[in-house]
Amino acid sequence: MKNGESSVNINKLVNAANIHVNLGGVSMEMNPQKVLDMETVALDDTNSELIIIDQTLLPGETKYLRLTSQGEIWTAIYELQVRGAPAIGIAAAYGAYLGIKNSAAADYDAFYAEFKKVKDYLATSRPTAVNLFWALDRMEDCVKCNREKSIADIKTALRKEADDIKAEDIWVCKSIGEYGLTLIEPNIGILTHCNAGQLATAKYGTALAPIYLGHEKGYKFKVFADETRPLLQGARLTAYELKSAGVDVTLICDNMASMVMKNGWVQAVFVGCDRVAANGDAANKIGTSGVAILAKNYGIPFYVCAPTSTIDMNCATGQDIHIEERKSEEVTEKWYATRMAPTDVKVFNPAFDVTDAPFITAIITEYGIAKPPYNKSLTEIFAKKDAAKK
Ligand SMILES: CSC[C@H]1O[C@H](OP(=O)(O)O)[C@H](O)[C@@H]1O
Repeated sequence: MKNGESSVNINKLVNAANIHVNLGGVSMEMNPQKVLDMETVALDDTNSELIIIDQTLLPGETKYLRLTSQGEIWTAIYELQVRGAPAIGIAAAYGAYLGIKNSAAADYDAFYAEFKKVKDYLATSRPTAVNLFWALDRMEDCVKCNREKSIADIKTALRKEADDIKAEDIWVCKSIGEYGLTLIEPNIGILTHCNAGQLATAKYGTALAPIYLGHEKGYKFKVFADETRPLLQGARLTAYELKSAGVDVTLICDNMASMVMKNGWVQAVFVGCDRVAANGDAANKIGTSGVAILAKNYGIPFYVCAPTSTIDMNCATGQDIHIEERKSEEVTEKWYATRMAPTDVKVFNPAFDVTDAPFITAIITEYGIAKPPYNKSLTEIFAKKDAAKK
């Protein structure tokens, strides 16, 4: 196999047109039908490479990266080459598998110790999205549950666990979409912030799932996508996803959200999340809490779309959520040929903020819709999940 060539069937990953696909030097012209048809994260056919779309280059270039080392996977998560709570969890699960699949450990204890090192390293990549830790814990549980098996069989079980995490995410997102549709009329105006779409998950997204499923039913939503400074996931990813799917999307600057709401163009807000506390406080991309306060002011329902894998019942309130702070260059010079701020200016660059529960109309999960008081309703959601798993 030549350098940069991979056994990955690129056509399986990308059903795209006019997209320059560069797979480690192997470039092809593809035809993008929809971003919805792309795979955000996939293990290649040889079980040795994690294939991701480098989301820092979208929408200008679709480049698939082949990640083999723990360092590459850690960096891909930290640099947001793969991002979005569910997608981060899936990438970490496959990363844990790839990190241990070549272990030469002679016994379980040595294997487990080696696994823990891989898990603990990947867990340092980003602090806020609970899916990273939830997925890694599931992989550790898989090792523990199979301790009586051979090392080879444990490795096989880990590969299957990562596949299951990815496959479940597809069902979870579709279920969130279906519940979300029960809350809205067709053909309404919807505002969203950041990207909680296909590119943040295995498929459909969370906040965009109701939009995609409604679009499939012929609904004519008018979506307003906040650009979402400083990393512009709304402009670069959400507007790109929805436009490629044929959804009516209008890109706005973050400071325009109040005006579109005041004009009566928005009847619902849907956002994703990275960690929801037991009382319903929800951490999501920076700027989300401001959108929620605006929505409350204009009497517009504000919905958080939350897989149960993103709800942390061990976190009592939003005060307990670790908010990631990122490098200042993302604010001062990330997207412009010339720096757009004085050198050495102080910068505060929190990646997320917490929307307090009173500003959240409902939390939409794959097991139903939680309404205030959230400590009670989220507990009921998990009871429903536990019952479904039996
Ligand atoms: C479906 S989770 C999407 C969630 O994750 C994003 O953060 P990041 O792009 O930094 O990983 C953002 O908060 C989205 O709402």
